[in-house]
Amino acid sequence: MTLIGKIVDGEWTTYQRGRNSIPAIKQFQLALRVEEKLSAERGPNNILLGQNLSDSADARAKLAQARAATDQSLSILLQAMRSQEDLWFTPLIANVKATTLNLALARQQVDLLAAKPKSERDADSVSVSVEMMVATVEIFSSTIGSLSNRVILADPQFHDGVESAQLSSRLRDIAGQVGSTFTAPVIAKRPLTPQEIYAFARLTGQADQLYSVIELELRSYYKNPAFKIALDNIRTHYFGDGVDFLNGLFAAGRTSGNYGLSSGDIAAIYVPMMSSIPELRELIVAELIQEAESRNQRAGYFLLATILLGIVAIGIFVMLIRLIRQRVLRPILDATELFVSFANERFETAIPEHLYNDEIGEMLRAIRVLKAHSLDKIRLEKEREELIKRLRASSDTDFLTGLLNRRAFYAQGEQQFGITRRYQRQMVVILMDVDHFKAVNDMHGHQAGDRVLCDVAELCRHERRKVDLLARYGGEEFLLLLPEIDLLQGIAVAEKLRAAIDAHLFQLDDGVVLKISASFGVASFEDDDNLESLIARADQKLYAAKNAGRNKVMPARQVNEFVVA
Ligand SMILES: Nc1nc2c(ncn2[C@@H]2O[C@H](COP(=O)(O)OP(=O)(O)OP(=O)(O)O)[C@@H](O)[C@H]2O)c(=O)[nH]1
Repeated sequence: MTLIGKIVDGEWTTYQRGRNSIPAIKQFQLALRVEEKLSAERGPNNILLGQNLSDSADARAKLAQARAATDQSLSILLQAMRSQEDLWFTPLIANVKATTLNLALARQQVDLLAAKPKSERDADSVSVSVEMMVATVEIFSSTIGSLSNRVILADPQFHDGVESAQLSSRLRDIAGQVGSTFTAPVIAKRPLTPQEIYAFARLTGQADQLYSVIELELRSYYKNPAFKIALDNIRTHYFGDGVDFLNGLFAAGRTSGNYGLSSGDIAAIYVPMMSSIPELRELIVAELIQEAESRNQRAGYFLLATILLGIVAIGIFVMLIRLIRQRVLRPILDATELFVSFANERFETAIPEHLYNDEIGEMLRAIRVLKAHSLDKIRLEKEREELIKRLRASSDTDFLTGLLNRRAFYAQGEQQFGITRRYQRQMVVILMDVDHFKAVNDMHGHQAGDRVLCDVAELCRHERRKVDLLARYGGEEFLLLLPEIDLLQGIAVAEKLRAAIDAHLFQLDDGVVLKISASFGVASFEDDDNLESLIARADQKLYAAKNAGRNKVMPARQVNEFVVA
């Protein structure tokens, strides 16, 4: 995203540069035209100052034309700068105004001289009028400099073109100044002064230098044949014919001062020889505008293409993110949730279907296998627990009656007994034995005996409370441990059970109905008892009950001489 942003930003900057550089080049062009007009105005000035008052009408008309052209170019430039409404132009507008003011003063000087008869126009005054015009161009040069910088700032690639256009304009001005060197001497028909000789040498030297720099700056433009032609024209018409003409004047100025030509003649011959210079300048500027426009257009296309590509790239990126979310992240999150659910033994969450045969699909298949294994494992664990429970129950239980066996009775009875002793509570033990059971076996078979034992166990179960422990103590012997009751209550329980067995009709498989009885020994907890001693006392009383004739309840202590049955 950042990369796309940077690329679009770069293209936008290039596009903006192009947009800014086109008006900047056009303003620069307007300023160059002003400079050309300012330089060109010196020609008609020189012609007029070389004319007699009587035949100067034509020269005046030409000067008025040149001045109008200068004024028009200045006003077009001012208008262009003002229309920008940009404070950056404020000093430039001020400079144009200063140029205009100076130009007015220079023109005033020319007009003053031109109003005098030719014989009264002294050479110094003519030189001053030429210098004032030259100074006007100098003043204006800062506007050209600023506008050229503006173009280069807008797009540094235009540096060489801008500089060569500026130098061409300067070359035109210098060439004009070389010609103007002869205005005063020609009008006065005198040889050149040492200052004029020096000025001529200096200015022609400058013109040579400027031209070689222009050629260098324009090397990247050589591929355009129009440039080659324009440069050749300058070399032929200006540096060839023009310089030859100047050298002829200079030779006359160094010797006789007899130039054989008026200043008007000189201007008429020399000015066309310079015209190839502004032609080159216009060509350069036109090329700059064309280049800026095509570059701007290209930048616009690039910008558009970059934005479109950026949108496509963002679209692809978003689609990829969504695809990754949908095909990778979402399944991984789902898988994580599934793992958490499985870890908490919640298996109801459905495993999502994955449409693709990829790594995520593999993972979901593995989760499905894991779920099946986990469910199997849990089922096996449950079965195992169930089995353990059943095994424990069977090891604690008498296989025939389902009551506690003797071992289990002691394990649980010790616990119960411990509580009774610790908290000094009450407890009763009833030991019961079926009377003459051997006879049942003997008469009806062992299976019938088993049946009787099961019925007796059921009757005991019926009588006991939840807290009571009931166990098969031996073959036909049953034991009841009754917490929280006293001896009297225990006797009542035993009696109730005795009566129930006595009243019960034992139905055998072969249809025989039996009546049997049982004898009971009852003992209650005493301070120095342990479980064995308590049971032993109940056993003694059972023995006593047997001896007393069976089907009896015999308590360990005398309870108001209570003997039951
Ligand atoms: N059917 C059956 N008989 C058993 C079982 N356990 C012990 N017996 C029998 O129970 C009988 C107990 O007989 P005895 O100890 O002589 O006592 P009794 O016949 O009940 O006589 P008294 O106790 O004196 O009234 C024996 O014949 C044992 O074989 C059993 O699980 N099933």
